Amino acid sequence: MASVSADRLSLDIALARKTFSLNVRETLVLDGVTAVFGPSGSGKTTLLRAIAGLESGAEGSICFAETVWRDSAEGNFVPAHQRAVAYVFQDARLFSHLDVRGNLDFAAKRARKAGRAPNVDGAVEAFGIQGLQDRRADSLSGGESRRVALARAVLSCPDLMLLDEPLTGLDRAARREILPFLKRLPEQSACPILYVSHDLEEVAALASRIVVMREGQVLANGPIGEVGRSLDLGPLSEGAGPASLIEVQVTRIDTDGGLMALDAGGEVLRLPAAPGTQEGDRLRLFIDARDVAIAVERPGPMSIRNILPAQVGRIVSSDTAADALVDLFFGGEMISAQITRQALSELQLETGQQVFALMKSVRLAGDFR
Ligand SMILES: Nc1ncnc2c1ncn2[C@@H]1O[C@H](COP(=O)(O)OP(=O)(O)OP(=O)(O)O)[C@@H](O)[C@H]1O
Repeated sequence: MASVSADRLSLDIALARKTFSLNVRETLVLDGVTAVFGPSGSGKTTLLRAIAGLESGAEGSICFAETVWRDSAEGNFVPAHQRAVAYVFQDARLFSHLDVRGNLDFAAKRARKAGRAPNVDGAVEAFGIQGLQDRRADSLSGGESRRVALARAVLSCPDLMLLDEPLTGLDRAARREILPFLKRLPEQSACPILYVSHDLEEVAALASRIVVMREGQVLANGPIGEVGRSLDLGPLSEGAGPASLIEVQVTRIDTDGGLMALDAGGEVLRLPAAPGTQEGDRLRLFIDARDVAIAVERPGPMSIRNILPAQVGRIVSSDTAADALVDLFFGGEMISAQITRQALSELQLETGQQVFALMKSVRLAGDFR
C-alpha cells in the first residue's frame, strides 16, 4: 500500500493524434488530492488514461514512486491491470448485472488476491451505502452509483486513484450530496488522488494541489494557493464563469455578530462564521468575478462588508465583448473583477492604479449554493 506521505509521479509523455497532441514533461508531487484542471479538450482525460496505462501509443516515460510504468526507449510498458491504479470514470461504470454487494465484493476479492486488506464494512459505512447493498447497479440514481463507484475504488486498495470528473451529469443538489464523500476519499483510500475537473469551484473544494492544462500541455503545477497567485485560473474554468480562488486564515470568530475575520494576504475579510470553523483554520474562498466591483475612491458607508484597497493588474477587454476582466492585487493575493467595458472606460482604469475592490459576495469554496 502507498504511504500517506507524498509520492512522485514523473511524466515525460508525448502522444500525437490527428488534431491534438499531448506533451507533458513534469514531475507531480502527489499529496492528498491533486486536481487536473483545464478547459474541455485540453487533454486532461488523455493524460489520466496515459497514467493508467490505457494509451499504449504514448511515447516517453512514466514513473510512479519507485516503479517504472512506461519507458518507450527501453520498450517497457506495464499494462493497466498491473499498475495498482483505481480509475473512476465520469459515468461510474458499475457492473450493471450485479447488485451493489457484488460490485464491492468483486473489487475486494481482487485486492485480497493481490495481498491487500480491503475493509468492506468500513467502505460501506463511509460512503453511506448500507441500504443499497441488495439493489441492482442499474437501478441506482446518479448520486448513489457515484458513491458505490467510489467505495469500489477504495476497496481495490490502489496505490493511486484517478477520478475523471466524477460529478459530471449530476445536478447541483446531487453534487452537494456527493461532495462530503469525495472529501472523505483521501482518508479512506490512504493513497494519492488525481482528480480531473474543469470546474474551479469543485477543484477549490477538494484539492490541495493543482495541475493546470491547456492545449495538451501543463501550464502550471503546485499547491493551489501558489498556482492561483501566479496564474489567473478563472478564465480557464467552465463551471461558474470567471472567478478567483484565495486561501485565507481565520483570525477571529465573533460569536455575537456571527461573523468571522479572515486574514487574506495581510488584509481582513469578513464572512458569516461557518459551523465548526475555529480560529487558525485555513479556508479557501471562491469569489465570482461578477460579484466584485471597483471604486477609484474609498466609498462612503454602505452595506458591502468587504472593501479592500487593491492595485489594478492585467486588464482583459475586447471590442466584441460587453464585459472586461480586471485583475486586482491586494497583499499577496489576486482576484478578478468582471465589469462592463463602459465602466472600464468611464473609470479610466489602468494597470498599476490604486483602487478599492468591493466584494459583494464571498463564499467558502464548495458551498455549491
Ligand atoms: N480516441 C480519440 N481519438 C482521437 N481524438 C481523441 C480521442 N480522444 C480524445 N480525443 C481528442 O483529444 C483532445 C483531448 O481530449 P481529452 O478528452 O483528453 O480532453 P479533456 O480535457 O479531458 O476534455 P473534457 O473536459 O471535455 O473531457 C480533444 O481534442 C479530443 O477530441
